[in-house]
Amino acid sequence: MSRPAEAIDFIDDPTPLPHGGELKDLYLAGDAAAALRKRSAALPGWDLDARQLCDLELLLNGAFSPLEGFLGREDYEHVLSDLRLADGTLWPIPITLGVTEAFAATLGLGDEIALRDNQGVPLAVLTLQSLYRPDRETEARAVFGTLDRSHPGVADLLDRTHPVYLGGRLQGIQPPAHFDFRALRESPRELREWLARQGWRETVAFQTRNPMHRAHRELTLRAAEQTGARLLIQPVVGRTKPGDVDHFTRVRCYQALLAHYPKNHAKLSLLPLAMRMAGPREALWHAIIRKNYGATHFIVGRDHAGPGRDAAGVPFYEPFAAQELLARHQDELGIRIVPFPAMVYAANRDSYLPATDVGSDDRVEDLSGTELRRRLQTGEEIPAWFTYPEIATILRERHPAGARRGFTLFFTGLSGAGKSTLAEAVIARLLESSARQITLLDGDDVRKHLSRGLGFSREDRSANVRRIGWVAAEVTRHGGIAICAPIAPYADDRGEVRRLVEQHGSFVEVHVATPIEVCEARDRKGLYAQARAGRIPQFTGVSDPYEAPAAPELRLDTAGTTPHALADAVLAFLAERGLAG
Ligand SMILES: Nc1ncnc2c1ncn2[C@@H]1O[C@H](COP(=O)(O)OS(=O)(=O)O)[C@@H](OP(=O)(O)O)[C@H]1O
Ligand SMILES: Nc1ncnc2c1ncn2[C@@H]1O[C@H](COP(=O)(O)OP(=O)(O)O)[C@@H](O)[C@H]1O
Repeated sequence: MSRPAEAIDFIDDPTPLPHGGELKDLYLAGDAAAALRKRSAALPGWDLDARQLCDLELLLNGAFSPLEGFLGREDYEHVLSDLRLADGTLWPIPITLGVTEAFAATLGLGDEIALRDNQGVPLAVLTLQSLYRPDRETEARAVFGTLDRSHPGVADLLDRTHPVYLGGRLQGIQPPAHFDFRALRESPRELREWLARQGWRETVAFQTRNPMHRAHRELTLRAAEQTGARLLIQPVVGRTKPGDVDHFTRVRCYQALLAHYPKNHAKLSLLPLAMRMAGPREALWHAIIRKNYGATHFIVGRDHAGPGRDAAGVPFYEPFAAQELLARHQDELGIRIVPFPAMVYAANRDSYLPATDVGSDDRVEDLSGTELRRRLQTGEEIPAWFTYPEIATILRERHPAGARRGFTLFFTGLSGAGKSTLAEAVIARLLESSARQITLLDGDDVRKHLSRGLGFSREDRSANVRRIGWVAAEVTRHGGIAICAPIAPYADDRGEVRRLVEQHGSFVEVHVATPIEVCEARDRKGLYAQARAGRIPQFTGVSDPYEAPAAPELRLDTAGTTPHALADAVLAFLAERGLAG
């Protein structure tokens, strides 16, 4: 190509400038990085949690341009109140580094802090320019619009974020290590270079945290057609909503889906972002990030980055609030927003169309995420109009149905309620008809090995129950059945066990709700008599609390019902859920 043509190409290049005008690259070059690594060993060190690690990676590689570090107080306050940094640049999500009071107490402004991964490897050094104690409720209201802890971003902020924020510039030593899908992990600079090499002048980016099915293919193809752009599928593989399909499985699905696009029209690249599920604010952030990666257009669909509904069944965000917010900022965003209605399947046409184009004669079919999960669990058919067979196979392998699917049956109740007896009866019945692997984690027995040395204080009971939960989650993950029978008196601990297990399979909580008078009358081990006489302190139900489950999958009272009949009830429930034959 001759020189003048090149010059014209350059002037014509529609690739947007990075946000703020310049792509940040906060990594030091070779020798300087090596020197800083050496020096960092003597600096105070902070071990980053999973969210902070994702944020650091995208700060260092420029995906969060124009940021040059974690936000100081002034920027933070502006982001909360007007979606801007202190200098007026649009920026909707606070990128903060929360640390403990104890760690903060060792620091002074101007100090350097080594930021390390979970193996203790130093990745960057932060020069402390701002140390502040945020009001996290104000932050939750501003960013998420709610204090409802059923919003995962709110729960993370209020319950799992440390109280002191450190702000300051970063100097990068090395990127966080990734061992998976390395060929699909481009930095903004690498992706910009790739797009330029391919001659992809216009690129429309698609964000997702879910497996992609036919509706997504139709939507992305239409968006590409409408804009005359090539397609960048850029799924989030950092942290998404708890309970989402893991990213390994999703990436296999995306790879399979790529074969269904016209050749050289779609590119898959992974984004190690920690999502906040902040709806409209998050959509704005996603658009800015995609601009930094060199995309010219960004697809915003229905309920973008929304966490669904609150406990009362009300959506956290209006379905099109994200599109509206982005439209308001379109001019200064520098990346074109491509709003899209939901795509739906019209069976009479055997094709997908935007929900807004559905006519009164159309017979629309839908399969929700919940319904898909149910079908995977039961092994029921997943229709070909919904997804491609390769993708259905990948999902089935990951979420085996029926007898190949792990689950945890968790009995909770007072001492003497009948937990162990019922657990034994259920195990015997399960083994009558299948060769499944079953692990029993009974209260008394666990305390002889896994929880040896623990007593009955609140902390010790918590530790005991969470250890049981940890093992149960592992058993579930491996496709086995864990049957647990501790007292587990605290709702918090049971909730944590549920959270651990549900990452891998079903959790069935059975409240063995035998009244205390009946347990006490049984008093098989003579413990109630001793507790009443004051010889056993902190005895559950007598001198220690039992928080009855509010919404267990099953509640059974053993008084007046035989263990056989109770086991029948449990097995019937498992059969109904597709967990046992
Ligand atoms: N203070 C006190 N409170 C309650 N229970 C007591 C206590 N001291 C000893 N035991 C015996 O320990 C069994 C309960 O242990 P768990 O591990 O199930 O309890 S917990 O879940 O950690 O609360 C429980 O067994 P089960 O009767 O099988 O439930 C009791 O036999
Ligand atoms: N359904 C039931 N009907 C009558 N007695 C029962 C029943 N289930 C358990 N029991 C009796 O109650 C006592 C306590 O049962 P156990 O299973 O050891 O309770 P936990 O494990 O909850 O402490 C035992 O003597 C047991 O035989």
